[in-house]
Amino acid sequence: MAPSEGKKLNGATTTTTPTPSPPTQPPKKSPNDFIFGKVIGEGSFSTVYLAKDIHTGKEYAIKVCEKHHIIRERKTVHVKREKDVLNLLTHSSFYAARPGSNFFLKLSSTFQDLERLYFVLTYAKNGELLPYINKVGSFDVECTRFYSGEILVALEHLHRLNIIHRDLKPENILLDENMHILIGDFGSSKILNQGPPSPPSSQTNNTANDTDDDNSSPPPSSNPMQAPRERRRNSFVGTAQYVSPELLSDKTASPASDLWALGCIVYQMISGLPPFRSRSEYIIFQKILKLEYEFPNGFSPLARDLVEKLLVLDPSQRLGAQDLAASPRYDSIRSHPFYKGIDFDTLHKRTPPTIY
Ligand SMILES: O=C(O)C[C@H](Cc1nc2cc(Cl)cc(Cl)c2[nH]1)c1ccc(Cl)cc1
Repeated sequence: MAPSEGKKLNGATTTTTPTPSPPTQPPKKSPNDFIFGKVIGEGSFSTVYLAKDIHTGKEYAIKVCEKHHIIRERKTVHVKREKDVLNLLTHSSFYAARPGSNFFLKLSSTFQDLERLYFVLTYAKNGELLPYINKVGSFDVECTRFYSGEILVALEHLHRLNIIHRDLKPENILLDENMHILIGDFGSSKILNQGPPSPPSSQTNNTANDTDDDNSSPPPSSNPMQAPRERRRNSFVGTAQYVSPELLSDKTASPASDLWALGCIVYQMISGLPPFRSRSEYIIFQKILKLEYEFPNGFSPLARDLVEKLLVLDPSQRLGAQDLAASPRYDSIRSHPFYKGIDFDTLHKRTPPTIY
């Protein structure tokens, strides 16, 4: 900064170099900095709008939470957790260059007004993965290998930062303008042993151990087909199909809980439906706890073998559960025959296969 000319009382001039101010945060934004457009998503206690920054013209997805609703539903812990996780994923220099860091929504800013909190997030132009799986009824094997491969690389990144998503499902896997994945909705996530690990070392197999979280009811769904607000408050609020058995039996969750969800998602990509289904959520829980599911005829045998090795009741016995203690990658999943020929570390640079 140029030294400033100062004027002494006696008329002599002096030059002083102002002490550099500490690095400051950019000024807090406000709703007036944006033009709010259409609603692009609704969660249990948030509404997501497409918005345009009036200064830059850039488009964002702004997640708006009503403060009184957060307080009444006792969700302040979840909201604070979501902000902390999004900040970790957006700013963490830890492994910033790693391929997996591309596969997450980024947090541009947060601000609040009298009634609401605002998360200014990446706008995922191609929406949720779910309609693509439903629309085609089932991905072909090539699409399943590509997209479940991107999810695996994303989970390697997330778990290396000691974060568990805990609500991974096709609704929370979004797609950017180039059809690469952007994982969002960290309101149900858990930061293990406080934040990203120190530089690479042999990591113990983390499990969530803080007690400030209510694990008993599975996480809120971001499913816009959700029941109207008044019923939401009383009924079970999560989408049950992807919840791991350990989360249901109220034991501690671990990164392997996200591997269970990956198994459910691979099954759904191939067959068009999740493995544990029922009109009743209670029945879904029973089926999960009893591992009661089956494969439709014609299910790819290699995909079946992978799913059978992920949908294991004991989290520690799931394929990959032991990998991150000794490696930054889920090597035993990467080396499964289903992924033969996939180069996981360049997926984010590849043109995704066309979903027909
Ligand atoms: O400006 C910041 O970053 C800090 C605030 C802190 C904060 N204010 C809150 C008010 C309520 Cl009612 C609930 C939560 Cl969790 C609250 N968290 C804040 C604002 C917006 C968002 Cl999205 C998150 C946190």
